[in-house]
Amino acid sequence: MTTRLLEIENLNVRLPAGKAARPILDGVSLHVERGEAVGLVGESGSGKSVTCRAALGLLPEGATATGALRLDGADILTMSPARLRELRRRDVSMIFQDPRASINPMRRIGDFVTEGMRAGGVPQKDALKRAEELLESVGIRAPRAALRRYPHEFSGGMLQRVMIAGALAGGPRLLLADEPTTALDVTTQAEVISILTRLQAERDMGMLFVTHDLELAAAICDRIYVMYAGRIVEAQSAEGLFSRPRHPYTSGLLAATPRLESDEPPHGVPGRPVSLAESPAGCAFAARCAHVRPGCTQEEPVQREIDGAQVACLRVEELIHD
Ligand SMILES: Nc1ncnc2c1ncn2[C@@H]1O[C@H](COP(=O)(O)OP(=O)(O)OP(=O)(O)O)[C@@H](O)[C@H]1O
Repeated sequence: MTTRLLEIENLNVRLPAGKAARPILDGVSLHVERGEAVGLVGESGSGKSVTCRAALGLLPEGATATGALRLDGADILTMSPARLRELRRRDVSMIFQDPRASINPMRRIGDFVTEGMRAGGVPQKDALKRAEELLESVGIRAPRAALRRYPHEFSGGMLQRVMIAGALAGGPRLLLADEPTTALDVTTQAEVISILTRLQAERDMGMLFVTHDLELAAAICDRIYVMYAGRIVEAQSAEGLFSRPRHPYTSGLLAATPRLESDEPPHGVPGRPVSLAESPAGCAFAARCAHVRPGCTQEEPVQREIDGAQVACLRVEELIHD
């Protein structure tokens, strides 16, 4: 049996302490194979970041988790702190939305990119040489001089390239990208996406790409998971999801995406997203769903397979024939 690169199985996360006690994730299962780009899509607060960070062994403060989170078969939730540090240095890397918030402004770029390599025992000279190559691979001009520069000397887009170089330094097998282009302007966004997808393919890395933009996810990912209120509501191939969305929430997200070729304004998903803690009995999406029936507010939908898609909607079979 071959083991999966990343496998999350029935992950439940809750904040147990005092007034803040509440569930955040409920039964999240997903996987990423070697060399595969997988999207995790949903509105704000649906639990995308918490899921993604859990794959690095990072949970919100005080949170407890049940279920399993395995990288190449090794369970991240029960790993020793030393093994977890090694995992973050070598096997799994993460890039975040705002590069300026996740880099120390007082340290030179070279120190940032070489940090993990030096911690892993690579001599300074070799680490700097490698850092120069990494900066070159993300399209930073004059990479040797760039090593001596400080973060404020770079634009947001260039700094995000530096973050990607830093994330690749340990030669990770899995890259976690949490809205890596949301803070950038459209042109820069496209450049950063093309660098990311090129390097992901060249290095045969698995990538979990978190975004609220379903169209972007469909353009760069092989498969997509859609999250709503701390649960996965639909999972299928990017192509299938885009042409045959099965869950009413996914259809709503697609309709919400502005289209260049259309003069019509996007409809959006009506109503406000709820968090898992606020979600009522039955289907968490029921209050916003155009296809809601009385049963939807009583019975919680479980995931079922429909034409190669996993869908958590009680009415999915009927809706296909509507
Ligand atoms: N460190 C934390 N402490 C307490 N609650 C948290 C923490 N991080 C996330 N949460 C809660 O968990 C839920 C899911 O948050 P998460 O950040 O994963 O959503 P998201 O889908 O990534 O949204 P966004 O697109 O806004 O980042 C939210 O209700 C949020 O308030």
